[in-house]
Amino acid sequence: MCKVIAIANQKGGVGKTTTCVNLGIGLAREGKRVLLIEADAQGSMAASLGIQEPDELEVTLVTIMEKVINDENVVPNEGIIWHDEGIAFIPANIELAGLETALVNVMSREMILKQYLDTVKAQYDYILIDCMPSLGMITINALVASDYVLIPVEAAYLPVKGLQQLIKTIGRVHRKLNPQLSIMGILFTKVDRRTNFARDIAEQIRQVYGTRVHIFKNCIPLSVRAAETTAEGKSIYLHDPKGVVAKGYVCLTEEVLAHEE
Ligand SMILES: Nc1ncnc2c1ncn2[C@@H]1O[C@H](COP(=O)(O)OP(=O)(O)OP(=O)(O)O)[C@@H](O)[C@H]1O
Ligand SMILES: [Mg+2]
Repeated sequence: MCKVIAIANQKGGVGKTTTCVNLGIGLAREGKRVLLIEADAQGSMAASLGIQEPDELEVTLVTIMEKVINDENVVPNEGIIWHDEGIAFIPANIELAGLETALVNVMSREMILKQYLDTVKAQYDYILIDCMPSLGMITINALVASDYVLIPVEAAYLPVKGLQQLIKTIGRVHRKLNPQLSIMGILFTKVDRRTNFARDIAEQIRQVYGTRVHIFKNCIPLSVRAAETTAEGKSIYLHDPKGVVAKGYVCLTEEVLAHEE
């Protein structure tokens, strides 16, 4: 059965997009059928997958969501782009910001993305949703459409307050809109292995949440190699196959594959 995973944290720049792309391609390298959805008006996922000017794209997630809102049929494979590392993706661009505002007046506005994903789920083993750095209506749509949330946390500062707000929002979506939803885990990203920040923060999170929130065993190290991939349109597995970040995402992929419901 298809697992839908939202990659979310309202804090910006924590590695959501990098994780979405490299976990997605990691899963595809293990033979899984993977669709990545960009739920972010910045278009950074599209850019990291090789689209030079996301804002010039004519068909994006917005086209699809608007069709769902207007009860029009989405043509099979409409808006889906194939990346040569074996994944399918639906990009987004600046127009998504306009749609977010327009959703206010839409009936069942939290369910639009879910309604679409329910029609394509059968074709994939994993659908990963790259969320934007906010907890607005598009992120709520992503949480309503998902089975799990993966939370990247940058291990360089104390994130507990922001995390509380995110975990509260996930709890509310779980109670009111999507009883299926659970937190798959917190992933530490950009970990500078010369410091103990990751260990200290993990300890803090454990003190607040105990065993209720899983922390992935494997962390993603800080490396300029990860930052370089964004400009290249390919994954870390091709850009720096022997590096620590590629190794980090291979281990994360294994943990996600091993995850039981
Ligand atoms: N492990 C890493 N080491 C060093 N730099 C990284 C690492 N992972 C991501 N980066 C860089 O950090 C920046 C932010 O990463 P990314 O875009 O994945 O974060 P994000 O959470 O999606 O941001 P936003 O909230 O804006 O969507 C990018 O420039 C990216 O290349
Ligand atoms: Mg991003």
